[in-house]
Amino acid sequence: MFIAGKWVEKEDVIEVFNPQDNSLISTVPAASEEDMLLTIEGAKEGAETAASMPVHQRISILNKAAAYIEENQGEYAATIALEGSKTIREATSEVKRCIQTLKISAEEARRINGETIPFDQAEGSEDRVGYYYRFPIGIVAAITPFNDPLNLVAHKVGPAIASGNAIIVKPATVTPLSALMLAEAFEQAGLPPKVLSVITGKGSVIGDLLVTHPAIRMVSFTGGLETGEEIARKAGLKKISMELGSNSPVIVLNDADIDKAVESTVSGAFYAVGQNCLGVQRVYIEEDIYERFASLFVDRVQRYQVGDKMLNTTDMGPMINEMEAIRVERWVEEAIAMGAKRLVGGKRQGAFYPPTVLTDVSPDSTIARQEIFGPVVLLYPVADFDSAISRSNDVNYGLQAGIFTNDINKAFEAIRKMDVGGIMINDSSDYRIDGMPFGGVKGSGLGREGVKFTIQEMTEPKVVSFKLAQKRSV
Ligand SMILES: NC(=O)c1ccc[n+]([C@@H]2O[C@H](COP(=O)([O-])OP(=O)(O)OC[C@H]3O[C@@H](n4cnc5c(N)ncnc54)[C@H](O)[C@@H]3O)[C@@H](O)[C@H]2O)c1
Ligand SMILES: O=C[C@H](O)CS(=O)(=O)O
Repeated sequence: MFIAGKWVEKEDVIEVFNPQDNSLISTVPAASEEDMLLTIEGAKEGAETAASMPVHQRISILNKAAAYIEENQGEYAATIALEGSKTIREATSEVKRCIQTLKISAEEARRINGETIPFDQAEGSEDRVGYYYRFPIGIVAAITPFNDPLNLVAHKVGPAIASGNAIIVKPATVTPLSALMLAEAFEQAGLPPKVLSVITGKGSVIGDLLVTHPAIRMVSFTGGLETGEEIARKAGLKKISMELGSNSPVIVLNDADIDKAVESTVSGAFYAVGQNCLGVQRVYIEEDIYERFASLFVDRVQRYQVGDKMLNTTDMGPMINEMEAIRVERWVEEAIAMGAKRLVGGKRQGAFYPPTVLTDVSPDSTIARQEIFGPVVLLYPVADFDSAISRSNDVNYGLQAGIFTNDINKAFEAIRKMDVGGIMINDSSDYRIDGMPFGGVKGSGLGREGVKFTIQEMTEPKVVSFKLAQKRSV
């Protein structure tokens, strides 16, 4: 782990396994509370250093880190694929997204502006001039999930450095290697010591100290709803950013381009083995095209290549571990016991769970109400547009949604009525670029990421007023 400006090894380690065959890839230190205290003390110095870095230096470091990753993108992609459950193709895409995230962070570093304030809008303040500017909050605690182990860390580290903050990253216990490689890129780029720390360990062991320490001014969390709620309760009076779970719906109306709708929703459902916060979980299809859609959908899923995640021809590899695959298997079996039909699927093999399509799923089943975060999608025929919208909204999540239609009025009605943080017209919910505002409502989180928006969260306005010796004449 990279803490307080040094690479630290420890006897007490956490083993990092390849989910595909349970082979040991590497070990990382299991940080103790003492290590966390040392890291936070170092970050105090790092915060002073970060805040005093001129913007041109921040820009240079961010671009150099992006360039380093670009030069070594094969290794970065292989690490994501090996420690996680993405295919090498998906991992390569994530590396390219990370490079973009850092380059956008460099661009946004020069746009952290304030404004002059016309104090004389208030009687009695005719003798004042001034402005407000945005200042860095100090130390950010970043806690990140397993499924995008590089780019979602970059989405916190890039904006933190761009805005002059120090940041302590606690990556997912099962996929820490990519975050450590991000620290390597910043070390190579010349980031001063103690601005960035990556501390490896179990969230349940070192997480509480990190989120509750008074020196931590913001907790930037990406992960599951339950963990997010626990952290929010413990964090106390400090900024929190919560990028949480989802249960994303897609609506397909009878005027849609059905072939595009099938291709997009299949990809959206099974990308990253469905371990994707934007993954398509529910598809509501107007009744008169339902049979045709379901038939084309099943056919496309049956052509999905499941296998060795390191092969370029593979569409889908294993889940992150066998426990998660067993959970998904249990939820599917419960839905079937409650009357659901399995149109496509099969038996679990270790951490491999086949792409599965269910219909007639009871809305009261776990798999319909909770976040699947696995390779399962539910198809529902609906009588009309209104019921599609009301059923789409009827869960405790609201990250992103999709709707396929050529009716502009229905598109705008969906934009108004769907209770989400993002809606994609003629695309599935699984769409994001790194510069757009990103986040959700209800159980999907608090606040927005997306570089410029993260910078806003990681800075505060400070008002400056000059009281003049005499009233201004103009
Ligand atoms: N909205 C988004 O942008 C987004 C993006 C990716 C993933 N996610 C969500 O993340 C979840 C999957 O990721 P996961 O399984 O890694 O999530 P998780 O909640 O299990 O873990 C997330 C992080 O929290 C840490 N953690 C766990 N308990 C903790 C505690 N008590 N204190 C401090 N830290 C603790 C973990 O070690 C990990 O680093 C899904 O719900 C998915 O929707 C959301
Ligand atoms: O898992 C959720 C991710 O934030 C989606 S993306 O990889 O950033 O598009």
